[in-house]
Amino acid sequence: MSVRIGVIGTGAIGKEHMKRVEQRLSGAKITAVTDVNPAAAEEALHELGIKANFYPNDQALIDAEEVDAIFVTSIGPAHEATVRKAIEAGKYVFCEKPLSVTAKGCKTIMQDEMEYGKRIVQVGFMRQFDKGYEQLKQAIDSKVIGEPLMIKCAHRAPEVDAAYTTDMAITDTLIHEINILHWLLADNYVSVQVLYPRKNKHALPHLRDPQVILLETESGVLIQAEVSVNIKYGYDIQCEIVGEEGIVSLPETESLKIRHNGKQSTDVLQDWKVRFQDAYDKEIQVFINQVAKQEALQGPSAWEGYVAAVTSDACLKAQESGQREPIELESMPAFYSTERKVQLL
Ligand SMILES: NC(=O)C1=CN([C@@H]2O[C@H](COP(=O)(O)OP(=O)(O)OC[C@H]3O[C@@H](n4cnc5c(N)ncnc54)[C@H](O)[C@@H]3O)[C@@H](O)[C@H]2O)C=CC1
Ligand SMILES: O=C1[C@@H](O)[C@H](O)[C@@H](O)[C@H](O)[C@H]1O
Repeated sequence: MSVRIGVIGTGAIGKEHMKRVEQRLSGAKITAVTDVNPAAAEEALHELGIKANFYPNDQALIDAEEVDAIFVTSIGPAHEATVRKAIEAGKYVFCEKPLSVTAKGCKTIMQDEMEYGKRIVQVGFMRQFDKGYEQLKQAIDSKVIGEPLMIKCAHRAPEVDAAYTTDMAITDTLIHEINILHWLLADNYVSVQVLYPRKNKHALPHLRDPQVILLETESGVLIQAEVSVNIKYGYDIQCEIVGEEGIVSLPETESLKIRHNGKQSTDVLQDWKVRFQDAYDKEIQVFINQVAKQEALQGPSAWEGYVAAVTSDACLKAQESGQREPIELESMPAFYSTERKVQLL
C-alpha cells in the first residue's frame, strides 16, 4: 500500500517533508494539501511539481477519503487543534514540534490518543534519528565516560525573522534540546533558570537573544544550554557531555578541511535543512513504514511531546521570573511505556 499523505501547513518544513516523500523516500505520496494561506500551498505544489488536491481547511483534508495519514507542519500554536481532529478521525499523524505549545494541550492529545486505543501520533523530534546523537546515546548507555555529570550545549542559528519572539527561543528552538537531552540521559528535569547575557546587536528590539537556560535533572546532572538565533556565522548545534571519567561530544558535521593562503579551514553549515536532512528522512520513513502496516507507532510519542511541553512551560515561567522554577512531571501512563521494537532504520 502506498500511504496517501495530506499536508497541513506548506511553509518551510512542510515543503521539505513533501519533497522528501516525493523524491527520496519510498512507500508514500502526497495527495492533499492545505494552508491558511492558499497561495503558499499553490506555490509549494508548483515548486515541487506535485499534483495533489487543495482543501480549504484542516478538517476537510483530514476527512478526505484520499488521505491515510496527516503531516501537521503548520505553526506551533495551531498543532494541538489539528492533531486532535486527526485522532478523532482515526488518522495517523506526524506532528512537527512542538506537539502543543502547552503541557495542558499535550495532555489533552494524550487523553484522546489513549481513548482511541492505539499510538497514532509521532512528534517531529528528529534528532533521535541523527547519527551523531545516536552515537552519543550509545556512549552514555555503555558508560564509557562513567555517569554523566554536566552538559554544555548550544543551538545557534544565523538569523530569525520578525515573527520570532522571546518565548519561541523555548517553544520552537530549545524544545529540541529539551527532548534530545531527556532521551540521551533518560533522566527527568527538576528545575530550570533562564539567564539573559548581553544582547546581540543583530537581534530585533522585541527579542531577548541570546538566552542561557540552566536545567537540572533528578540525578543531579547540570545542563547549560545556549540559544543564539542571530549569531550570523552559521547554523551550529553543539553538545558536550562531561562524565565521571571522560567527555563525549556530538561529532562535528562532515566538511572538507582546506589549507590555503596560510590558513586551515572547514565550513560551518548555514541551514537546519541540511544539518538534519538524514534524520528527517529517517523519521518520516519510519512513520510511513509503520502507517503502511497499520502498527502502533514507535517513534517519538505524544508523551515525549508532553515531557517537552511541561519543561518548556517551566522555562517560560523562568524567562519571566528570573528565578529557578520547578519542573514537575506526572507519571507516564503504561500506554506510552512500550519499548521500541522496531529498529528505527
Ligand atoms: N523539526 C525541525 O527541525 C523543524 C521544525 N519546524 C516546526 O515546523 C512548524 C512549521 O515551521 P516552518 O515551516 O518553519 O514555518 P513556516 O512559517 O515557514 O510555515 C508554516 C505554514 O503553516 C501555515 N499555517 C499557519 N497556521 C495554519 C493553520 N492553522 N492551518 C494550516 N496552515 C497554517 C502558514 O501559512 C505557513 O505556510 C513549526 O512548528 C516549527 O517549529 C520547523 C523547522 C524545522
Ligand atoms: O526546529 C527548527 C526550526 O524551527 C528552527 O528555525 C531552526 O533554527 C531549528 O534548529 C530547527 O531544527
